Amino acid sequence: MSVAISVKNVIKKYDNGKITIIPGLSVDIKNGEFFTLLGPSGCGKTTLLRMIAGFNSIEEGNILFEDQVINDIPAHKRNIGMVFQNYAIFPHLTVQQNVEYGLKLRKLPKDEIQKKTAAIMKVVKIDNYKERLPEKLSGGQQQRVALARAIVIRPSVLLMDEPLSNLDAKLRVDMRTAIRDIQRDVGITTVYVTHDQEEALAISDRIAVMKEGVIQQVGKPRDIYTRPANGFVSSFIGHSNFFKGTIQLKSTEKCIMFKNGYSIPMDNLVDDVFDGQNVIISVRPEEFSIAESGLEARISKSTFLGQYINYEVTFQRDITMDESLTCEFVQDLGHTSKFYDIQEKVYLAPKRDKINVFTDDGEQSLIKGVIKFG
Ligand SMILES: Nc1ncnc2c1ncn2[C@@H]1O[C@H](COP(=O)(O)OP(=O)(O)OP(=O)(O)O)[C@@H](O)[C@H]1O
Repeated sequence: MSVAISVKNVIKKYDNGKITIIPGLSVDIKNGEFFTLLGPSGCGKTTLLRMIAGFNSIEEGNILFEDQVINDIPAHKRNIGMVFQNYAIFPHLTVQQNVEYGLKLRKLPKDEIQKKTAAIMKVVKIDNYKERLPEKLSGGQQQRVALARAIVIRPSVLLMDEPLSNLDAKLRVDMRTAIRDIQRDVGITTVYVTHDQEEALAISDRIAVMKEGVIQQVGKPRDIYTRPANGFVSSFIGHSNFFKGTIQLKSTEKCIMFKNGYSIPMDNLVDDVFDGQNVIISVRPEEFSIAESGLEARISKSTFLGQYINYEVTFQRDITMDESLTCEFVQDLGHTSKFYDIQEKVYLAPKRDKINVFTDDGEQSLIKGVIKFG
């Protein structure tokens, strides 16, 4: 797949250069892909999106569309479509007039405007209320109008900034599926900003996880979830339980040892680990099994969720990174009918090929290769 947008070492500063928000960021976005910028509030997602759109200056570096540097091309000449969280549709124009607005600006022939508008209203499923004014539409319908208006001009890039955040939970889920389907139908390269990790996982071809203006990892949703590049990504995407561990190279079997003596054999010895090295072991809630031996824990809370039971447990002091010492595990009721009582003792064994091992330093980087991915 060819590259549609190339961001090369861009730097963004505010307040006359006093505050650096993006300290030098590079990423390639491929043609036709649904690419999401994901990260906590204030990490610079909107700032980067606005640089791509042409609403923010670029202090250093380049942004290219295909092979063309667009740094100095004004927003209205970049051939982009934009959708924001507050819809930004004209209140005094009907649905149809809103959608055809961009085509009229471009002075297309009347019959072409009609044809294109009708086609896109059908794709976005707003053709039934084309004569209505926005005030008579629900939030979801208004967002569909905004989407239709953005894509009817056939932009080469569609930029969306938290487009679903004003909708209620159920509508958000429906609309994200609709957006995904429409984007696939139309095939526009899309850059999507959200701080909602579930939305990002559900909707994206690839995700860039950002923290403090720096991309921590770029990858497919599944890869980011199963092999997060560092502790931040592991805790930001989904839930992770963090345990203290050490690398043991002197015993007969090279292993990663938990603080209670439970150990997981290593698949490979990699260059950058040493005997006695402290590490952080991360385990997803659904990646524990109840076993004869493992990490001793007591059930402290159980929440019945239909197909699953979510248990909170308290581990022995000092084996987890978390001060509160409680972790979660999920029991799939499709595979068991056993229920655990509050205060009951269990042994939890992490599924060995699903754990991730991170360095115990400020970076908390994934130590690659010690555990093979199952
Ligand atoms: N015009 C501006 N002048 C000064 N600082 C700004 C300006 N715009 C944004 N910032 C700061 O830059 C940082 C990044 O803001 P940005 O809106 O890009 O974050 P975000 O990741 O999109 O967050 P959110 O999810 O809350 O929208 C924030 O600390 C914000 O206060």
